[in-house]
Amino acid sequence: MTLHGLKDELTPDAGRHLLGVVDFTTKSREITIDSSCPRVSVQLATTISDGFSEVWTTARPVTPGRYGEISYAADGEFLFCAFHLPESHTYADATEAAYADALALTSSLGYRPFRIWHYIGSLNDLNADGLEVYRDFCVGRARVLERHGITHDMPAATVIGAHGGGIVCYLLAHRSGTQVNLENPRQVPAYHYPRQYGPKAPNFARATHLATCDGAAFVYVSGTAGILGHATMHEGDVAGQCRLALDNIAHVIGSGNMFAHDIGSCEGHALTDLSTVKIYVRHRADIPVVREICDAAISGTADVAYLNADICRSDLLVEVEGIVAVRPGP
Ligand SMILES: O=C(O)C1=C[C@@H](O)[C@H](O)C=C1
Ligand SMILES: CC(=O)C(=O)O
Repeated sequence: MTLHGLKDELTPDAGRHLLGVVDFTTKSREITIDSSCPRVSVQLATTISDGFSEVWTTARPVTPGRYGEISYAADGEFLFCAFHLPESHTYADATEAAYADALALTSSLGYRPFRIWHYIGSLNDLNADGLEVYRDFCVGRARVLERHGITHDMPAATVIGAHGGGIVCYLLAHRSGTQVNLENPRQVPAYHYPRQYGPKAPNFARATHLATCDGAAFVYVSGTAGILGHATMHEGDVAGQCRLALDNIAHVIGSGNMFAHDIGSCEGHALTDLSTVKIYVRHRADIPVVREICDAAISGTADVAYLNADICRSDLLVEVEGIVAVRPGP
C-alpha cells in the first residue's frame, strides 16, 4: 500500500489498485464508493485549481463495502475507511457513534489503524453548548477510546479545520505489519495534555512507524505544531512556529528517537526524507513565509501541499504532517 501522491489524476500505476481517494476540493460532498473504493471530499481548497486528490493504492485487488455509516475498501492486508458527519450544533455524540463503528469495523476484520485524519468545519468556533468544536470532537473520541481501554496506543493522527462540511474522518489500517507508535521526548504526549486544553485530552501518537508484511516501511508523522512540552511557543510568530514544528518532526524521525523506540536498525531520517507533506496555515497571507521556510527544509522532490486551514488551538498558526518512505514496497 502506498500513497500514489497528491495528484490531479486518479490513474494508478500499472498493477496497482485504488484503495481510497481523498479529494481536497471546494465543497463538501457525501462519500461515494465508485469503481472499487471510497471517494471522500474534504472542503479545504479555495479554488478548483488549488484542489488535488490524495490517492492511496495497493498491489492487491480491493473489495469495497459499507458498515453502518462507514465506507471502506480492503485488500486483505490494508484497509481504508471513512465517515462523514454532517454539520451539527454539537459533535460529541455523533463522533462517539461513528468512531465506535470505525473501530468495530477494523477490529472485526482483523485490521489495526496506523494513521487517522480528521477535517472538521468551524474547528475553533463554539458549539451550541459554548464548547470549542475541536474540544467537543475530543470528548466524543475519548468516550469511545476509554470504553475500548485505549489510553496510550492510538496511532499518528491529524485534526485540522475544514472550510465547512461537518466532520470528515478517514483512516488506514493493516493486518500483519509491525507497528510502533512514536512519541517526541520534547513534547508531552497528547493523551497527557492538562485540562486547560479541553475536558478530554486528544489521543494520538507523534508518529507511527509501520513495517509492512511486504517488506516496505514508512513513518507517518502526525500533524505537528510549534509546541514544546504542552505549551504553544512563538505566539503570533508564524515563522517561529513553523521552524519549531519542523524541528519537532526532525526529532521524531531522527536516529535518537528511532533508537529510543527500538526500531529496526535505528537508522534515523531527516526532513529531506519526507516524501509527502501537507502544510496547514491558518492565515492565507502567511503561506509565502511558511513556504519559504518549508521549501528550504524539505526535498524538492517531495509532494507538498499548502492549505489554508484552522488549527486545533486558536494560538497555533501552522501545522505540518508528512510521510517518510523508509523502504519502498513492491
Ligand atoms: O487531536 C488530534 O488527534 C490531533 C490534533 C493536532 O494536534 C494534530 O493535528 C494532530 C492530532
Ligand atoms: C495541538 C497540536 O498540534 C498538538 O497537540 O500537537
